[in-house]
Amino acid sequence: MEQFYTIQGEGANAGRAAYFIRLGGCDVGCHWCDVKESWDADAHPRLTIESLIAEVRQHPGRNVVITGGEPLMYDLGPLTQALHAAGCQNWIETSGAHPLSGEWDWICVSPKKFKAPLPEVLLHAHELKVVVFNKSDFAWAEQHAALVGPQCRLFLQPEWSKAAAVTPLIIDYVKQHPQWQVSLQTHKYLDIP
Ligand SMILES: C[S@@+](CC[C@H](N)C(=O)[O-])C[C@H]1O[C@@H](n2cnc3c(N)ncnc32)[C@H](O)[C@@H]1O
Ligand SMILES: Nc1nc2[nH]cc(C(=O)O)c2c(=O)[nH]1
Ligand code: SF4
Ligand SMILES: [Mg+2]
Repeated sequence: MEQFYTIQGEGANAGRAAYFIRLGGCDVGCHWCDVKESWDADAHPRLTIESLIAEVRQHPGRNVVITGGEPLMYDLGPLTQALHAAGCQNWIETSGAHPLSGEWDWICVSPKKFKAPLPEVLLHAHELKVVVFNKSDFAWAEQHAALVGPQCRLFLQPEWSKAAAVTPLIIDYVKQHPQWQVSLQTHKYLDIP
């Protein structure tokens, strides 16, 4: 759908320069999704892997975030192999609702009630990032924290339109349950892509 060089705004790698590749197509259907224009894959141009790598090479950073849409709707083997061959670190943002494919250095799983993540993807997660839209999402977060590996880092991120109401709840929750961390969508506060 689009590609851009920016700062990773969220989660464990927030603040680090990264080249984002946003793949079109998603069948999860979160009503609060902040990139609904990504859902229809046919609405976006097709690019070759070679042209994407050439664009990555235009920038000094070698961290690449594959996001979407839901990137695991596709076999990400060929793209991630080519990125590794070009010296990149491959990071993914996924709901985990489709089988894992590709070679990854960092896997962020953000589980969704609208199409639950596969247990196999949760087991491979380096980071679990749960969007909090209302109070019931804390129980949903704990349910999935029980399904990740012991090294997986745990983040609670306010849903953007509800941030004023839910951020104080997240702060209280993290103070009481310090295995969790706060994740903010810092790129939105910085007004960058
Ligand atoms: C747009 S999604 C694309 C990747 C994948 N489909 C997923 O949901 O993980 C990228 C990240 O943004 C988060 N996100 C989407 N809409 C959001 C919103 N309104 N507020 C906060 N986070 C949001 C998702 O949970 C996910 O962690
Ligand atoms: N700067 C920035 N950081 C991000 N982290 C995850 C994003 C996403 O939409 O996947 C995102 C995004 O869209 N922009
Ligand atoms: S899974 Fe990700 S891209 Fe798909 S609707 Fe939900 S937040 Fe948006
Ligand atoms: Mg985003």
